[in-house]
Amino acid sequence: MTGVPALTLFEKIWDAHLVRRLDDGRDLIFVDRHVLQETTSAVAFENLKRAGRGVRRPELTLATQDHIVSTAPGRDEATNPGGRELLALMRANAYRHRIRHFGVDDPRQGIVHVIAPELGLAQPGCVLACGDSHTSTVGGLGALGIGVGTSEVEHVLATQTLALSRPKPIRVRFQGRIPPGLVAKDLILRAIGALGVAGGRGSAVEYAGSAVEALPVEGRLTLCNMSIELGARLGFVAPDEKTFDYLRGREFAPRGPAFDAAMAAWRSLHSDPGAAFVRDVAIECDRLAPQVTWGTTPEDVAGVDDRIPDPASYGDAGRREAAAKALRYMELAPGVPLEGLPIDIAFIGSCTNGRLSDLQAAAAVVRGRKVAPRVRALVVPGSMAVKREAEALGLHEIFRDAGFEWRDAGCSMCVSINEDVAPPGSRCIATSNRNFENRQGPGSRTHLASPATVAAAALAGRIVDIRKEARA
Ligand SMILES: CC(C)[C@H](C(=O)O)[C@@H](O)C(=O)O
Ligand code: SF4
Repeated sequence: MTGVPALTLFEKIWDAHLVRRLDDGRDLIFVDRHVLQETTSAVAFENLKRAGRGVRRPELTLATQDHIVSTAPGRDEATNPGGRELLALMRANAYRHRIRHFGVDDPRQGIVHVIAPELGLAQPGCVLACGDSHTSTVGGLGALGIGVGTSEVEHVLATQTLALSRPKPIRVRFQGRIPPGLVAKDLILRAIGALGVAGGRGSAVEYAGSAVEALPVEGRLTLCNMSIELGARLGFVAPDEKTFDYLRGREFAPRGPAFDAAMAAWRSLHSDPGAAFVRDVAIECDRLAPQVTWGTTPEDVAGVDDRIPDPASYGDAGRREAAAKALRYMELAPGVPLEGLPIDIAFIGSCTNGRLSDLQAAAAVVRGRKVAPRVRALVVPGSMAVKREAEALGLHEIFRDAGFEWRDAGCSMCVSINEDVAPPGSRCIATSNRNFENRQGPGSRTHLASPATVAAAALAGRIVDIRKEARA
């Protein structure tokens, strides 16, 4: 024994950012990068102004507009009248504090969690903060992405640090091989179903195992995105050659010899053999079916070939009641197969599944076919860069020819605080990450699934098993 402690990846990164331990038990950690979106930054800037403080490190800060922006092709800040004020405020605040601002008029605009990796702002071993829960997404590159609230945004703006309770390291290992047609979204939905939406509470989740190693970087971003739906604070994957290849040449990534030096350091970013996790869970992937949610939390999930569960089958009284309430809201009956459920809307996009590989997976299903009559189907690229790359590959034509709307980048119908709203009573199958009551519009009903499953449902007008489609 050498006496050198075996550390988890989480401990390595966290400790490297520790400024000091505070008297209240929290850790003060340095933030390498801070990204802003319009809905959570306005009040933070206002408070900063009132306190007479400035932004400590504007050069480490980047702002974009994503939540409330219109996604109508060719939109500007005024296209969604409801967003006008907030968008103008974001722009003005960024200008005043000399913060880079990628607004709707900038080719680099997009959902904050899509552009942070895409621009190379998020890098292995860095701490990236954002006033948005799904900041964990960037964990797919081996970064610690920390989602914070408005008062913490203010704290980061003023000090470039965060005071946080130290999360507990846990590990989720996806073992075996991912069946054909299935993707990271199916894996993470399965994990949430197995562990529950509180399964990761207070923790930092490292995703590992053969199936994660096999995932492309964009799939790892999807996996880490939904750490929040596991109840975790953070989720990440140890960086590897795929990560380095992904980052090379990106706008904010190191260049030339600096990249090689960074890569040499990044290679040490993994959990040491024998490192202790508070919890270590294995999920078998070999026989996984495409996953679709049936209820109003992401843990209400099943294989597409399953039936809607009977609330009475749950041992726990709280769970029984919640499932019964969810079925009432979703207007679904126990025992009904998920496959075959008619849908009204198909939404492809969001920070979970709005990247190029997601659109490619959907387009592969859609090519040469038509959206079912009466179904509204929309594709909303996660960023304008994704939109341009997809267009260079001709994906927009595949979608448009089939009857999909091909929109500009933004959060869109994931959260429906712009004009993209699902009507009351409508049933929407979506590639996003949240299926709460009213999430996509008052009275709307959401089924979460992978891009291929959503695309196939748009064509069939009902939920289908993509494995059968492939054989047909
Ligand atoms: C608007 C924002 C605060 C919110 C979040 O942080 O999650 C949004 O992104 C969401 O997904 O509901
Ligand atoms: S796409 Fe959805 S989950 Fe992601 S940041 Fe936007 S609103 Fe939140």
